[in-house]
Amino acid sequence: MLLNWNAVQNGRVDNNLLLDSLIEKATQGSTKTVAVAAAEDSEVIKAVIEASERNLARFILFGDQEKIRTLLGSKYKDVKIVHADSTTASAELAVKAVFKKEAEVLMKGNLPTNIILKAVLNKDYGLRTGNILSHTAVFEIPDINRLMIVTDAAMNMTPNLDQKVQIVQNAVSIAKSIGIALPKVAPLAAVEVINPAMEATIDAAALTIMNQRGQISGCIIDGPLALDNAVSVLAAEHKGIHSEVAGNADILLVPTIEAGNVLYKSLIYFAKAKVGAVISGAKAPIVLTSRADSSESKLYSLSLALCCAVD
Ligand SMILES: CCCC(=O)SCCNC(=O)CCNC(=O)[C@H](O)C(C)(C)COP(=O)(O)OP(=O)(O)OC[C@H]1O[C@@H](n2cnc3c(N)ncnc32)[C@H](O)[C@@H]1OP(=O)(O)O
Repeated sequence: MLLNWNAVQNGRVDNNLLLDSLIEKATQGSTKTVAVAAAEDSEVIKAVIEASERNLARFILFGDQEKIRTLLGSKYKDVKIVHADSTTASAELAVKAVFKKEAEVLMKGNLPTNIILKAVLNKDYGLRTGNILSHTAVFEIPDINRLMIVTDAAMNMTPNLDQKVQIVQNAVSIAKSIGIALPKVAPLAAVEVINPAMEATIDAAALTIMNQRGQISGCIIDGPLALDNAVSVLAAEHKGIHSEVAGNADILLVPTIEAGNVLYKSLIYFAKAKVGAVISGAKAPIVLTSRADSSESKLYSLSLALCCAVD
């Protein structure tokens, strides 16, 4: 069952089908082409087939032609495949296809994240814009009545304050594109008070003031917050923290890639969350999930990227 997109008000619906609404929204724009790097993977091909059957997008699949053909089966012999001898070559070719505007979305298949990102950052044919590129993951978590966004779990390793500002701005645009009009942002740390020995707390406080003084707009930021008081009103009240964000955060800004990656995978493996994730800030959205993520997550990520791609 698909949720009516118009029923998603401010991203706060008590419904476990929220990521499904992204699929519906993605079908509403013009049909776009997706370049998939290293498509030779069963979960990637399942997502491609599901997306094709729902008329979500067209695909150009880069990688090992024989393996891709076998995974696709005879029913999908019209899908365009471009052979590449290695994962690095398939990343380069897929990025070049987006650079040349033969595709509007890039998708990571069965290859390490750093290989595709290095091609994306290539000075000659890459997809740089001059802004920071960052990873934004949208989670549907059982028993949580809203979508939760985590950034950056996959690209920026130890972002400085300036980079965190752009990571927040990228996540805020994604939040808006999925219907969260004024996202609440919690810069996470291990504590809720400023400790000069913990850089995450200083950056969080700076981001909060920058937001209050209009240097970062389109969202409400309050931090530092620890994870419990960012997402639980009870935990926030227990510690005497009162703010619009405490307990109600939509966007969790993590201090490092390790914190983000562990949170991302904990939500999936321990909390049985569903995820859709993209890299934004580039010339085109990039579908970027873990290679071990399910075809369902890849389909949600694809839908999220299609929602963000320019018509
Ligand atoms: C969550 C599910 C999926 C996963 O589990 S993913 C697994 C974890 N992720 C990863 O392993 C990837 C982590 N990141 C990286 O490996 C690297 O940062 C990355 C993205 C490959 C870049 O590496 P390098 O090419 O060595 O980077 P570098 O620092 O030497 O910079 C080269 C040029 O690129 C630029 N750059 C790097 N990161 C950027 C960014 N985020 N946005 C915009 N520009 C960026 C950098 O400024 C530099 O530019 P220039 O050449 O000086 O003009």
